[in-house]
Amino acid sequence: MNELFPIFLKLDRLNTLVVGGGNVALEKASALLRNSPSAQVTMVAPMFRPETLEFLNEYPQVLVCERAFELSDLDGRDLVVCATDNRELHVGIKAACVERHLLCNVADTPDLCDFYLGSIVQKGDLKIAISTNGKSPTLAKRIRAFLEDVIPDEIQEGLEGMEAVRKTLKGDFQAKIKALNELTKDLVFRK
Ligand SMILES: C[C@@]1(CC(=O)O)C2=NC(=C\c3[nH]c(c(CCC(=O)O)c3CC(=O)O)Cc3[nH]c(c(CC(=O)O)c3CCC(=O)O)/C=C3\N/C(=C\2)[C@@H](CCC(=O)O)[C@]3(C)CC(=O)O)/[C@H]1CCC(=O)O
Ligand SMILES: NC(=O)c1ccc[n+]([C@@H]2O[C@H](COP(=O)([O-])OP(=O)(O)OC[C@H]3O[C@@H](n4cnc5c(N)ncnc54)[C@H](O)[C@@H]3O)[C@@H](O)[C@H]2O)c1
Repeated sequence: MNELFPIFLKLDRLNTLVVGGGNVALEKASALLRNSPSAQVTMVAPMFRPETLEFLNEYPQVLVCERAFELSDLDGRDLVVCATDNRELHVGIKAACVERHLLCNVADTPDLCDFYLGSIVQKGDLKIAISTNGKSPTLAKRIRAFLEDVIPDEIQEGLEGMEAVRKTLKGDFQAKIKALNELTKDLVFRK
């Protein structure tokens, strides 16, 4: 059984630290920023690869610190993602996060993670997060591609229509639920 609890975070209101500036850091920063383009992110590393810096050009709010990690980098953070090539550093940061009650993801290292990044399907306002419980990120990626393919782009029109109807519905809560269930009966799985 997959016991992970999925939530959808408002990263523009949180303060996220990414430790590292190389390939894996780019992967994780891009997962954060493609999903949440206004995410408040700070990245710290003595070396940033050109690809990472080029990607970050699109996100001027991201703070880039070109130096080694310091414990004070954890001050004021809500989330921490470690993505360096130094396992001992990751173990130390994880311990410091535990002391501070900070949630920490150590890229590609399940035993040090408080949370995993998911594989994300996006169609307009619809977002689906996939987890394989860490069993196979590659299979998660395949399932993402499959869902991206089968979910029609028109789903956004359906969502917008439902939002409009939802705002106009009067009556008690149960009556609203009944009306909304009726309206959506054929929306997703048309036969
Ligand atoms: C979903 C996604 C999100 C993201 O990172 O954005 C993600 N990994 C992605 C891709 C990917 N990662 C890896 C490969 C190479 C092939 C392979 O190993 O399969 C590929 C595929 C590729 O790149 O093509 C390597 C890898 N990853 C982990 C380990 C360690 C281990 O398993 O022990 C190793 C071995 C490292 C090594 O060999 O040393 C661990 C984790 N990776 C997770 C998330 C978490 C579990 C998610 C879940 O429950 O499925 C977890 C537990 C922690 C975390 O990192 O958060 C993203 C898909 C994006 C998309 O949709 O395209
Ligand atoms: N690249 C991949 O796709 C991949 C796949 C599997 C495993 N790995 C493993 O993941 C690790 C990272 O790989 P990578 O390709 O991102 O490496 P990389 O060389 O591109 O990046 C390493 C980053 O860690 C930073 N770093 C080192 N010490 C630091 C410190 N004290 N404080 C802050 N940052 C520090 C470096 O400045 C650099 O930005 C490696 O151990 C690698 O073997 C990578």
